[in-house]
Amino acid sequence: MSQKWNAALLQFDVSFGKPEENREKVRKLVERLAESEQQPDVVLLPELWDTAYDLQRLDEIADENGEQAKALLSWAARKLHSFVVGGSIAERIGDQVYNTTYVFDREGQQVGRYSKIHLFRLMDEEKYLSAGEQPGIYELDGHKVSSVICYDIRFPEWIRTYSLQGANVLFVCAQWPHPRLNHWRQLLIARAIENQMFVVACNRVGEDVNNTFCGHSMVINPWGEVLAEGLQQEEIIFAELDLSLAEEVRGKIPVFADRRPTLYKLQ
Ligand SMILES: O=C(O)CCC(=O)C(=O)O
Repeated sequence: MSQKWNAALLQFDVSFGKPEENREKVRKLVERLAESEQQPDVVLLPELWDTAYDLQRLDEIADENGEQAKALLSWAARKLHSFVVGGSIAERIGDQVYNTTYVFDREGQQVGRYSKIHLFRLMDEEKYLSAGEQPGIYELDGHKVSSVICYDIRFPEWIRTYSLQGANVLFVCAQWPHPRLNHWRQLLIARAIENQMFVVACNRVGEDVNNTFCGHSMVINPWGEVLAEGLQQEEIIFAELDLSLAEEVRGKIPVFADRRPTLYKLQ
């Protein structure tokens, strides 16, 4: 089991309500990555990279059972021989639409699925989307890793359940807008420090009628150090994760052993 992973974060602008155009963009980015000298072990995309926040047209444009996205992400995993944590897409199941992440192994087999559990009222998500109920925890290369979506990072108690189950990496996909870049950065760094885990977070850039998105995708180690950070432009951000560091940091400051859960009345 490899202890070192190269992560590649695809930070790009998502066209509003144009899933076919966005899928084509992802296809081209993956081809570019395959031709580059970089050999990623894991690739991450932003939130709702197929439809963007065109929530009012989801009836028309949401991906039926996520089939189109799954085919593309599985192809990407095989092409790059890399794990793919596929950002998220608008997935229709029956008459419900979810904001959903799919995860693929290096052979292109789906190994996980997570639907955003905290819907973001500031962008009307609760009017158009259904919330997930299950955690996003996966086994990749023998490592336990996890994922959440955007607004979920404001809920430390949810992410704590992941680190308590042994996850040492948290993938975050987002469409995080200004003026809250400061929140994005600080929340991600805090989640890494308090859970002593890697945080690998991919945001989009560009704008829609209501928002300008911040970019600043980030990779943070379990000590809270920023290993890589994007600007507010389209780019692929690379970072190397030495996965043994989580155990080392947990050994230095025994936060998990020192918890007093019987005193934490969360209800
Ligand atoms: O929490 C925030 O400030 C942004 C969240 C968000 O944009 C989202 O969940 O899509």
